[in-house]
Amino acid sequence: MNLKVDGIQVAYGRRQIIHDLTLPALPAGSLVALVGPNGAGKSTLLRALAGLERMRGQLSLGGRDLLQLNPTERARLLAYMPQQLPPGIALGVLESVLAALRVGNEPDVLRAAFEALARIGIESLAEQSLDSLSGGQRQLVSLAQLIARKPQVLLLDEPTSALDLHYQLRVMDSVRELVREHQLMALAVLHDINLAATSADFLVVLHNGRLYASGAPGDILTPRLLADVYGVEARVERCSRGRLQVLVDRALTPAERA
Ligand SMILES: Nc1ncnc2c1ncn2[C@@H]1O[C@H](COP(=O)(O)OP(=O)(O)OP(=O)(O)O)[C@@H](O)[C@H]1O
Repeated sequence: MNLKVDGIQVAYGRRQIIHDLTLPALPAGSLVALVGPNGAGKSTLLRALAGLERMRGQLSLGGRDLLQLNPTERARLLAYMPQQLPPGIALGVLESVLAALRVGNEPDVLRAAFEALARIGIESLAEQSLDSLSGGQRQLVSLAQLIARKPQVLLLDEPTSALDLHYQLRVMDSVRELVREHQLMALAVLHDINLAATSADFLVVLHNGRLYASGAPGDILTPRLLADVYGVEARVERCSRGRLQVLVDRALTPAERA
């Protein structure tokens, strides 16, 4: 089931943020990293796809026009994880994942909630209260809530921003496994270009609200792209295990960027 994003435009008032954006069809079973500098429009795009910002253009999943669906139907197919969990929720971790499944305590629902916690390695937190968790732990719970629902498309806004090195990799591995196993799709905003390069099947690079490049990380990541998009002098190399590695040497001066 391909996700098609065609001619998308999003504006805040009169200010156009996403300019006529068309992406190549994003296939089921893939993890796509949405990358680009601050202010490029990544969160705006994700929120628009989730139905949280008004947009123009076409959006379809497996040939089904998503813009014709009501918000509940759309949210069942496309689930969105914001950058931060709303603060101060006095709910247990397992309860919160169950609540995300929007049903009671039946055994299979309980199993789905536990499986989601176990998939990202936080089943030991199940009995804790959400408001007793650290920022990173709350981010993990937020992801477990989404994983438990197994929507066709997971829209993840910086899902690893509060995580330590172990969980950054674990989360991205878990999401990749999940989308492959169930033929779902994940579109994740990531700032860490190395994490994006090693974990994603495809990169979508946004710059000034426009598509700069898209494709497999090994095909599109070049020093030229990193200079143009991020304003850094960098090398793209492969480590001894064959993994792509971006090595940033320095920030370009304003004159060099002009
Ligand atoms: N609610 C809003 N109202 C008006 N302008 C907004 C709003 N949200 C974002 N913007 C503007 O839209 C542009 C794109 O912001 P967005 O948050 O989508 O970028 P981003 O690529 O996700 O950036 P970052 O990496 O810094 O999170 C920015 O110039 C921002 O100021």
